[in-house]
Amino acid sequence: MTVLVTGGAGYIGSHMVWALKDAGEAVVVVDNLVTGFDWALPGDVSLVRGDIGDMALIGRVLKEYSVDAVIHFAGSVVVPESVADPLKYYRNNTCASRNLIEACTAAGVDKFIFSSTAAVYGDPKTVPVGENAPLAPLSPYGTSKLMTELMLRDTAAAHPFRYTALRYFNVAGADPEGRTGQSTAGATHLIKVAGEAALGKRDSLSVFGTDYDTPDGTGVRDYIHVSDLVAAHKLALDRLKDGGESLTMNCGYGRGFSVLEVVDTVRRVSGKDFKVDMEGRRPGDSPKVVADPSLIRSELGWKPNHDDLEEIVTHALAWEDKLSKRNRAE
Ligand SMILES: NC(=O)c1ccc[n+]([C@@H]2O[C@H](COP(=O)([O-])OP(=O)(O)OC[C@H]3O[C@@H](n4cnc5c(N)ncnc54)[C@H](O)[C@@H]3O)[C@@H](O)[C@H]2O)c1
Ligand SMILES: O=c1ccn([C@@H]2O[C@H](COP(=O)(O)OP(=O)(O)O[C@H]3O[C@H](CO)[C@@H](O)[C@H](O)[C@H]3O)[C@@H](O)[C@H]2O)c(=O)[nH]1
Repeated sequence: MTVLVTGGAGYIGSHMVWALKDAGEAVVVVDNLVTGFDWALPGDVSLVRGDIGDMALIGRVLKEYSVDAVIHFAGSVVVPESVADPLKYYRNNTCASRNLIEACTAAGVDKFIFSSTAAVYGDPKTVPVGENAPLAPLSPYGTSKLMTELMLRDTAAAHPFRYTALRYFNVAGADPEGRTGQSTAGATHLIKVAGEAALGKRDSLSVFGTDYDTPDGTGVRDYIHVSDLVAAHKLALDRLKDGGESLTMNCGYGRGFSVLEVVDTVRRVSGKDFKVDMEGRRPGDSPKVVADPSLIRSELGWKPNHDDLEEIVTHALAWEDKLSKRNRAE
């Protein structure tokens, strides 16, 4: 029995593939390599290059590889881009996921894990935010993911199909063994951008918004190490295999850092100063989002091993350095 990882050549997906291989699971990846890289995968993993919205292709892959469960990472991920180009997000996140889910029900694949997001909460009234908080995304990205959550809910009610939706908070860091990391070209994620600035790959970093109602006026996020996130998926997969019912859970640590705290940490860990420009707010951004992780801890017994901003930044910088050497060698 094989696990299909969609978007497995991307940042988070490639960490998942390495972790599944470490656990001895058979894996097949479907990725169109729009933002992912085939070299991020272990050499012995099958990569099918194609689109998750292509039902005929997915149907063939599910059958050919005897797929038993799907972990669905493929999608478009940049909040401000979704504000500028909403239909791209409804096509690539909502419509493509719809087709993938239908291909699964048609093939009788009944276990599905979905990459949802804290962006479904928008600007939560209470922080830390629990799963029952009102869902009010501030961006088409968040809405595109919420719509997929709703499709999963309705599909599970109508078909023999069980899912786990994990609402990730801000994923950062890299594989502690240095096998993969965030390699996204033109990335917009704060820790990635700050790492690039520290290594001189960009001239400066912009701080988007300094007048939020937060301790230092900049946006606050719950940064979670990618290895802890991937471990939660493995627990969720095992739970579904044991017959667990459908669940939607936050995946974050329960504490937040401001943009300026992240910038200070990157400067301290790297020992490098870089230019920081104070700018206006970025469209679609929430002031403060921090997880209440009680449910995932009790349901999955999830215990983070890397809840330390310095460690997250250390691993992100180590990968950034490796990436520079790789790009120079090419
Ligand atoms: N990075 C975060 O902080 C974060 C937070 C919450 C949720 N997520 C979700 O996690 C998932 C993975 O994000 P990531 O940061 O690894 O992004 P990423 O861009 O590195 O990975 C996405 C992967 O999906 C592939 N892909 C995109 N559209 C596809 C399609 N239609 N068919 C086949 N392959 C396709 C890309 O080539 C890439 O390899 C996304 O669904 C994202 O919304 C990420
Ligand atoms: O160059 C930058 C980049 C970001 N920020 C700020 O840093 C914070 C975090 O931004 P970013 O790293 O871009 O992440 P988010 O916009 O919070 O979104 C991420 O986290 C979400 C979950 O919370 C995921 O769903 C998204 O896919 C992922 O991009 C926000 O306050 C941004 O305004 C800056 O000030 N300067």
